[in-house]
Amino acid sequence: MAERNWLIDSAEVFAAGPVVPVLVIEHVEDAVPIAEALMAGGIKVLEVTLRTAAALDVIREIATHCPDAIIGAGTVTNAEQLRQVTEAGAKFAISPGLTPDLLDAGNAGSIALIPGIASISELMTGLDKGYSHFKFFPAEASGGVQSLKSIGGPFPNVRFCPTGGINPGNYKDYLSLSNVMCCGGSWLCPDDVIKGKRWSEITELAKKATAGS
Ligand SMILES: O=C(O)C(=O)C[C@H](O)[C@H](O)COP(=O)(O)O
Repeated sequence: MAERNWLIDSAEVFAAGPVVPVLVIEHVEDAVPIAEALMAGGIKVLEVTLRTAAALDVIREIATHCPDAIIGAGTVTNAEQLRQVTEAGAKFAISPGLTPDLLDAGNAGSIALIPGIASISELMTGLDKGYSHFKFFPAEASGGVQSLKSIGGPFPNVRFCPTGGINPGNYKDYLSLSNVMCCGGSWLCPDDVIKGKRWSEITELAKKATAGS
């Protein structure tokens, strides 16, 4: 397999967790205040999903103004999106799933790609393409902690960032697994808090999560 030329490795992104806010940001002017509020609470890794029209500009804003943040792009589902988020300044890309095309683009690209899996066969497809760090999505709906424990049997060297249904009540159970390095979720930055621009509340949520982990 050809050597990768990634800015930072996926292992480094995972190690900078252990909690990763999954962000849905509609307005570009909210980008830096949200990133700063999260970082004030001890968060280093941010995942800005490509679910809004503003997402690429949001990534660009945070990459420019928050040099200490490890800014990543979420919901990256194809090679073209990987190219766009790289151009916008994302330091890694994370996907809810994987396709052979996306995996190839990740291997040829300049930022780390973290593909998503919810089954053993998807995991094996990713392993065949040289990947070792995956998102596990949708975590709770796919068997949660029990599934990850079982996957750790045949695949002890694979590392996961579970997301989907993770909250203050269960994230520590995930983090206690030997194959989980970090976990992600929208609980760290809820929609209504963003709408109300209640930035200090975001810092409090982040502090709670980083202190408890
Ligand atoms: O958009 C993406 O790229 C995703 O892969 C999905 C997110 O990681 C989950 O939707 C977060 O789940 P909740 O914390 O339950 O809201």
